[in-house]
Amino acid sequence: MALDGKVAVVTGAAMGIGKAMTEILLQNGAKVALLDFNETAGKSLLEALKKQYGQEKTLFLTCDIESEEQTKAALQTTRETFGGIDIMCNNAGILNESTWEKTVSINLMGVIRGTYLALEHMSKLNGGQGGVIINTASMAGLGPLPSCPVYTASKHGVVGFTRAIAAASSALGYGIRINVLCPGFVQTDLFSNIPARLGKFSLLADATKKMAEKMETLSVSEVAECLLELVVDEMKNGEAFMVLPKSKKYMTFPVLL
Ligand SMILES: NC(=O)c1ccc[n+]([C@@H]2O[C@H](COP(=O)([O-])OP(=O)(O)OC[C@H]3O[C@@H](n4cnc5c(N)ncnc54)[C@H](O)[C@@H]3O)[C@@H](O)[C@H]2O)c1
Ligand SMILES: CCCCC[C@H](O)/C=C/C=C\C=C\C=C\[C@@H](O)[C@@H](O)CCCC(=O)O
Repeated sequence: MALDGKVAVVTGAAMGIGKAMTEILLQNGAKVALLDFNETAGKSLLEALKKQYGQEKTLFLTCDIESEEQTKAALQTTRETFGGIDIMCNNAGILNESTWEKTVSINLMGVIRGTYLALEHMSKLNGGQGGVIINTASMAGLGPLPSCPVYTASKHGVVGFTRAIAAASSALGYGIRINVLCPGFVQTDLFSNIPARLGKFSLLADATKKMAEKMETLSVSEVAECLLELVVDEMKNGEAFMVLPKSKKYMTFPVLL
């Protein structure tokens, strides 16, 4: 997929990985709607991006992806402003084992919501043009992180959901490729104040930090480059793309039948 003139939506776009995703999509010619519930950070980033890429390439919409109404409205506004949606990046997520229901609500239910609402706009069965959806999971979506079992569950859910809906899209002819990004540790706000985020598992913070030192941390730009690979490669559907500082790997999964 060439990105010139394409329209992308990025959730959790105001900071971290989502901000880097937004920037690489703009650098490659796409228009981008930034969705985030942090209005201050979002509006500040929007002003900077408008200066760098022009007034017509970006849009910021305050949106909590836990809200069906807000997410639905944000996608509708994006379509009305830019003429359609070609790329949906369901990236917003949190890490907090104390507020575990919210972790599931945002990380898994928010990704499902963003995927289903994007399908309504993009599916060829609905008169759409097709396109690509990229969901952000984590390496914790491929293997357990003992210090954050609910975060692990939410990310395993994102991997499983993405692989299943990608197969459904192919079988039903949606014309939409759907893939999942599984980064290792990335230097962002989410990966700070770790003990406070682990709740009853905070005693495992040191073990996790040691794991992160061993695995080394990624920059947000490295993750964004892998997002771009999944967006532009028309052959990629149903892929789980594991990204580490020194290796990138398309995961294979056991065939059960
Ligand atoms: N940082 C890491 O080590 C790492 C590794 C692998 C995967 N991830 C995943 O990458 C994604 C982005 O994380 P990050 O590290 O950039 O975190 P971050 O905290 O730096 O940025 C997350 C962004 O999402 C927004 N957000 C959170 N909840 C939201 C909601 N309900 N509605 C709208 N916006 C919301 C925040 O305001 C923030 O701008 C998350 O899904 C995270 O689980 C992070
Ligand atoms: C507390 C920080 C959480 C950061 C979350 C973010 O999504 C980053 C995740 C990065 C790496 C996850 C690694 C998961 C590894 C598992 O596959 C497994 O190998 C861990 C085994 C742990 C152990 O028993 O030593």
